[in-house]
Amino acid sequence: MLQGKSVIVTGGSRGIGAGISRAMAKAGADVVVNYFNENDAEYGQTDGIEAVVADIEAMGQRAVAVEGNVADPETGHKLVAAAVDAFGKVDVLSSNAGICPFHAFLDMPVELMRQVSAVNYEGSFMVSQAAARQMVAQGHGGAIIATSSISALVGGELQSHYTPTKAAVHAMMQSVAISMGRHGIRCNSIMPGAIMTDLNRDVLTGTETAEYFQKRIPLGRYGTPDDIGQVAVFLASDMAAYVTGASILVDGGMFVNLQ
Ligand SMILES: NC(=O)C1=CN([C@@H]2O[C@H](COP(=O)(O)OP(=O)(O)OC[C@H]3O[C@@H](n4cnc5c(N)ncnc54)[C@H](OP(=O)(O)O)[C@@H]3O)[C@@H](O)[C@H]2O)C=CC1
Ligand SMILES: C[C@H](O)[C@@H]1OC(=O)[C@H](O)[C@@H]1O
Repeated sequence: MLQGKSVIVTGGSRGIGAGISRAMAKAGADVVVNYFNENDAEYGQTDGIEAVVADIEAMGQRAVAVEGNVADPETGHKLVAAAVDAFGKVDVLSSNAGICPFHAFLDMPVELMRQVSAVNYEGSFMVSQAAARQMVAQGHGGAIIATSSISALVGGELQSHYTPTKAAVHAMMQSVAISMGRHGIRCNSIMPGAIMTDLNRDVLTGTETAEYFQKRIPLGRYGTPDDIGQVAVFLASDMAAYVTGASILVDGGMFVNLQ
């Protein structure tokens, strides 16, 4: 579905981004995989930038690892330059990198709130802008897929700094879809539910939240990074040729299951 496509994935070294990177490669794309810290030792060999690159190359596709903090305005340009240098173009951006350091509202440090906004919203904005500029210059359209969240639609007691950034990413895709439509660039967001990754492994394992989530998910399981990767491939592909400004909940039915 993506044979010959050039894809950039931010936060592609672990979790959902690793799932998106692998799914894109499996669909035939070459991938620039962005990461921020050398975390391989911390997270083991199942994920981490080296494992993701190796898996992509084992599928017969090209992979380029690019370190960079998406909150740094230069990173978006670095990622685009790496894709153009290695693959000659940018066809797809998966703006996925994000953090969710759970914290109570009343004693939350301003610095933490600002860090989460800088990474999750501003970072997504700047990388999307850099990729869109390249796509417009290329003149043959493209696709931008932002990883928003079920948390764009609902709250979390320890996420007053986080949920607004997920809503912002969703709203940004709606607006960018309007201005980029004339260039044939489609912009959509994915809203994952509870996906077992490093970001929330502690929350989703052996806690009251874990028990509650398990009861609330009609499909009876947490999502996997590949569950998100498959939807990202769809939105990147010509199967979604008439889909822009949209968002897709990928949550096992969690959002609608109030009672
Ligand atoms: N897990 C879940 O249940 C859900 C997650 N999401 C969203 O999915 C996205 C990915 O989350 P998830 O896979 O769970 O998280 P993980 O913590 O498992 O992975 C985060 C990834 O983002 C990278 N990253 C973190 N900060 C930065 C930064 N400043 N610049 C560049 N890359 C960075 C990490 O790189 P490195 O390995 O180098 O640290 C890593 O590759 C986020 O946007 C999150 O909000 C949405 C809904 C549900
Ligand atoms: C971090 C959360 O557990 C995860 O990420 C989100 O965006 C949702 O809040 C999920 O539950």
